[in-house]
Amino acid sequence: MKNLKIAIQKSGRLNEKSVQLLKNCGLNFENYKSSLITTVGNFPLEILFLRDDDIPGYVAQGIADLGIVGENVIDETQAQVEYVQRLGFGKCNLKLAIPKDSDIQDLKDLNGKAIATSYPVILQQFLDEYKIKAEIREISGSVEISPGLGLADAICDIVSTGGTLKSNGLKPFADVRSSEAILVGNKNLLGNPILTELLQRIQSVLLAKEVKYVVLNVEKINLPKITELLRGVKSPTVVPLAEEGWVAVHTVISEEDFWEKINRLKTAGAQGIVVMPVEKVIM
Ligand SMILES: Nc1ncnc2c1ncn2[C@@H]1O[C@H](COP(=O)(O)OP(=O)(O)OP(=O)(O)O)[C@@H](O)[C@H]1O
Ligand SMILES: O=P(O)(O)OC[C@H]1O[C@H](OP(=O)(O)OP(=O)(O)O)[C@H](O)[C@@H]1O
Ligand SMILES: [Mg+2]
Repeated sequence: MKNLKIAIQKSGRLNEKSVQLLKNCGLNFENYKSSLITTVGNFPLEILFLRDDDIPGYVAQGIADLGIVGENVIDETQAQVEYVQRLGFGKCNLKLAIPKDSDIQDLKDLNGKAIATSYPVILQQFLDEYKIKAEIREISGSVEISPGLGLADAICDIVSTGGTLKSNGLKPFADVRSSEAILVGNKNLLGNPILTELLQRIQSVLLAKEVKYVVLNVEKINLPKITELLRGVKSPTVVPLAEEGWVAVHTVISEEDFWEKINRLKTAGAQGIVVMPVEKVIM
């Protein structure tokens, strides 16, 4: 069967996590900065390293079969690609921001103003939705600098910690959209057995991030309280300890309510609790 091609970002915010995800899926490949294409040694896959802006188009045209890219870029390029899997990294928000001392108070105050952005398509859709007539000034980067230079009254750009806004004298003003990295695919690819195998591996890696492996010791008389707290987990493993009347319980706890669960287990008599990361969960 023909190798699949996956396009990932060459350098930038999504590069490292995309490479790590593929490596965690057990794929062996060289990752030299200078090579823009690499073949996976132990899986029928080639990896293309591209500018993120080009990834949705490559996938839509079938030049690449799959891609890892932010939702903001998918929307901006309006490429016709299928969402295969949300990946949980590259989380950020596209926001409107204004200078700290701006007199803009309401969305309608943007009428007649100039807004700098690298996302003119998404911004225009947003302005249309709120019936705002503003001038969009497209720039390809360092957008946060533009109000200070007198180029724009507001900006529309990606915000994560808010540090870049702050250090450029700006404040967030309105949310335009949230985004995370997505595995996208060409629409003719669905059902492809190589994709099915890759997706199973990706999901097992993503699922593993949501849980911790926990081993605890408990006196046998307290075991029913512990197993009651672990209801929902498929029957925890219980192993006798060398010390008479004690057992070790092995289980998996979700990251979401981890501390709450641990504290309740302690109250119920759990001791010597050991927590380990999980590499993969295969359902
Ligand atoms: N501060 C951030 N925190 C989290 N995710 C971010 C952040 N900034 C950007 N992203 C996400 O990562 C993607 C890539 O961001 P990056 O800044 O590397 O893009 P770029 O400069 O356009 O890169 P390229 O050189 O590939 O065109 C963005 O499209 C967005 O989805
Ligand atoms: O809210 P913050 O945590 O400060 O992050 C936001 C910044 O991150 C991104 O740029 P990046 O640092 O990736 O550089 P780039 O402009 O070269 O893409 C984005 O374009 C913002 O400028
Ligand atoms: Mg880009």
